[in-house]
Amino acid sequence: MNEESVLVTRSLHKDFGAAPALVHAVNGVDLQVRRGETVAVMGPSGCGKSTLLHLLGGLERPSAGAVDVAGQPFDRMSEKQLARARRATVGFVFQAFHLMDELTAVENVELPALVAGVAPKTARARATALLEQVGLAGRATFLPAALSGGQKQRVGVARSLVNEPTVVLADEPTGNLDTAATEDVLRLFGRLRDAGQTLILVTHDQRIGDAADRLISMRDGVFVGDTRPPAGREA
Ligand SMILES: Nc1ncnc2c1ncn2[C@@H]1O[C@H](COP(=O)(O)OP(=O)(O)OP(=O)(O)O)[C@@H](O)[C@H]1O
Repeated sequence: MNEESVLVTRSLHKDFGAAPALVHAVNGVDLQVRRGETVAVMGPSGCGKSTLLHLLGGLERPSAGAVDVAGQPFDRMSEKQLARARRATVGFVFQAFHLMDELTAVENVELPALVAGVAPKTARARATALLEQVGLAGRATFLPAALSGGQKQRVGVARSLVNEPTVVLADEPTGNLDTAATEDVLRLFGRLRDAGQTLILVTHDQRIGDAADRLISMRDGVFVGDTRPPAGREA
């Protein structure tokens, strides 16, 4: 593994189904992501973006090939080891937020820390600080139903950070948001990037692609482009 790389895949494959309906959703992906890089992954519907993200985050197992995150071999771990490694190294942001409806904003943010065994007081302090960072200090005790879409996503981003992950993986993070809320969330990702957070963003939003350090284009399960846009920060 390259010393600077915090995420590496080798010849990664994921198949679904069986012949004659076999789908090669991810069909041989070699990727190295450096610490602090913001990577956007774009491509047409069904090209394998979400599947790739799930493989990178250990939510799905590859059919073949390797995934290393922070030096941890996700593809070779037991379920128990993988769950622990995932909690410690990866934060997820979802298009549909995936917040727990019956928990307040701060309870949603602290939950992954509690699951990871962090003491309740510490977890609450971290969650409170993160809500402040995403501009929602005044909404800590609100239930998701009382938050706007953009606010929900900012809670989702705060939650993704609570275990200080090596990498944040976001699947269409602005896909459910209106223009103003999209701007808010884009600004938030910009701040995370400036703070040195490694980010991988699957998106249809060209603005996210343009703002990334690196833009990967996917088609039919493979990378067909991997560029650093001129506007992107030099790594
Ligand atoms: N659980 C599954 N079972 C069977 N086929 C699947 C499964 N998940 C994904 N696929 C197939 O794998 C391919 C890639 O799907 P994936 O969701 O990764 O694409 P995507 O690029 O994220 O699409 P979109 O932009 O529409 O979200 C598609 O052909 C899809 O139908």
